[in-house]
Amino acid sequence: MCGIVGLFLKDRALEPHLGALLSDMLVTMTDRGPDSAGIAIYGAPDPVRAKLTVQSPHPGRDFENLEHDLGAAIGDKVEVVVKDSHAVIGVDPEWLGVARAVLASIRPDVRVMSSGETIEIYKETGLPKDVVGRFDIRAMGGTHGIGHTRMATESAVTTLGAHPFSTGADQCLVHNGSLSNHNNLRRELVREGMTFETENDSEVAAAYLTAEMARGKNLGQALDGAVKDLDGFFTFVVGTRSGFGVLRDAIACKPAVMAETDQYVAFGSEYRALVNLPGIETARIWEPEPATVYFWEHEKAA
Ligand SMILES: NC(=O)CC[C@H](N)C(=O)O
Repeated sequence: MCGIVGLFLKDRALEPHLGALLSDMLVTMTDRGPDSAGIAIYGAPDPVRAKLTVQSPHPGRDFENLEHDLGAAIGDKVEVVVKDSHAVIGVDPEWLGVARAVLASIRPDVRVMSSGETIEIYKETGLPKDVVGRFDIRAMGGTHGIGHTRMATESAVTTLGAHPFSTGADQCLVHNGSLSNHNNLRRELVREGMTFETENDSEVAAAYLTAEMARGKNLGQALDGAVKDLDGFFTFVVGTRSGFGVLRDAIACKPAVMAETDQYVAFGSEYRALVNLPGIETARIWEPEPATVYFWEHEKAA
């Protein structure tokens, strides 16, 4: 099992409601995966701030004075907004890489959930209702977002093993299924310089797409490659700064349903995730075809 939801907004009037809509969709999928839950939200880009979303098992200790300590270490202003076990660190885009390296040395227990201009990822063990509540996801606005509730198959039930996985700036992937060639692929990607946080198969799929996009492919082209290079079962929903993609393997035994209106494109593992979306009664509803790439992009941010 595992439950996936995704929402890509076309109508800006819905943007303030993204977090609430996605939260409700994800909670509907709770019985598909009780182990952990997570949500990626793509917000409005801020031209002067990039952000790292980080997690700590000891948030009180690690986040206290973090703004001061990190700012002093990199010699530039940083902003830290703490949300329960996560914190969003705002930093000048030029200092993002340095801030990440410094963070690893001054707060070794802190883990990076995502980095980029627009993405924030919140994920923890536990049920969707508790995870969306802890991080106040319902109050968040944004342009698109992806959620996942996990029933673990390939790696431990931990915060880092929760989906979405993010292996590149403003990129994320969620997965329902299990890959059969992830160990070989991981070794190849490590040889190319990628690093991994977990033994999870889905993290390998995320890193594969990151590596393909680093070679110059767009998300749609990278997903085309995944059909050929990834073995096993998968329904993937993936996000980039401006894009939203869906891909199922050639057998497509993991469920998926999509809906599109003038206002949004929505994904659910099951139709019940979509029933409360505005205008769903008149939406175009379909089951994504096996081995077929579906891909949308916000022109304004392309
Ligand atoms: N049940 C699933 O679809 C699991 C997804 C993935 N293989 C994981 O272990 O996280």
